[in-house]
Amino acid sequence: MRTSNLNTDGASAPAESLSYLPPPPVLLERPALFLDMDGVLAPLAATPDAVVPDARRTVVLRRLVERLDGRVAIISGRTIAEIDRIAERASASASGVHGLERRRADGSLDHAAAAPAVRAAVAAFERFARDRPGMIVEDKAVSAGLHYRGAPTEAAAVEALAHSLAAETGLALQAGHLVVELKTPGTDKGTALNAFMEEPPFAGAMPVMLGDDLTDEDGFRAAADLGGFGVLIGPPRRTAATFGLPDVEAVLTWLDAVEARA
Ligand SMILES: O=P(O)(O)OC[C@H]1O[C@H](O[C@H]2O[C@H](CO)[C@@H](O)[C@H](O)[C@H]2O)[C@H](O)[C@@H](O)[C@@H]1O
Repeated sequence: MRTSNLNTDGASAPAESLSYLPPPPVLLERPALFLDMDGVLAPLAATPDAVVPDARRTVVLRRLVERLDGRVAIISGRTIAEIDRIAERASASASGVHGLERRRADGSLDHAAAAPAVRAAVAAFERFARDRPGMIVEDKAVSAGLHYRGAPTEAAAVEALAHSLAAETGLALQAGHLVVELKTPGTDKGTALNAFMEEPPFAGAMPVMLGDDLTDEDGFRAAADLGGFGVLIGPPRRTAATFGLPDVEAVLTWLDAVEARA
C-alpha cells in the first residue's frame, strides 16, 4: 500500500510533479490515532494565542476517544498545557514540544529536562525580535521558538540566526510554519508515537499519524514502520505519508466517519 511521495532511498520526484495523495480509508482495523494540532485539528492563525477551543473539534475528539477505548493522542509542537487549552483536555494522551513532554492515558507524565542552552536561545531570540515588529518569541522551557508570520521578510535572517545558534549551543533546530525552534535534543514526534505504542491502550493497534508540518514526517515514518500509515494534511509535498486530506474541515469529517464505523 505504498503511495507516498517520498522514496525511502532518498531519491524524490521534483516538487512540481507531486500530486495529491488519496484520502485515507474510514474503515480501519483497531486503529490508534495520533493527531497533530496546528494545521490539522486547528486552522493556522496569525499568532499562537489566536487558536482557541472549538466546540465541534472538542465533541469529535471526545467521541473518538470513547469509541476507540482511549487510542487517541494529540502529538504537537505546543506544550501539553497549550494542547489542553485548545482541545479542552478532550484527549488524556498527549505529547508536547515535539516529544519532549508526554502524558499517558492514566495521567502520568514524562518530561525531558531542559537543556540549559534553551535560556540563551530565548535571550538571543528576544534581542533579535526587539527591533523587528511582528516577531513573537515563544518560551516553552525545553524549547525556544521564534515566530516570523508577522514579519515574513525576515525569513532569511531568522534562518541564519537559528542555524548559527544551533551550531553554537548544540540545541536541535526544528523549522515549522513561519517559525524556527531550538529545542532540547533527544526526541521527535516519531519517538513520542513509538512510546505510546509500547503501552496500553495503544499497544497492538495500527498507528495512523495525521500531520501537516515537517516535524510530522517523523511520526509518518514511525507509523509506517509499525504497520500503519501517515496522512498528510494540506498541499502535496515530498512526504513519507501514504494518504492525504486537504484541510482541517476534511480532517474533522474523516475523524467523524472513522468514529461512526469503529
Ligand atoms: O505540531 P503542531 O501542533 O502543528 O504545532 C506546531 C507549532 O504550532 C504553533 O505555531 C504554528 O501555529 C500558529 C497558530 O496557527 C501560527 O501562528 C504559527 O505561525 C505556526 O508556526 C505553536 O505556536 C508552536 O509552538 C508549535 O511548535
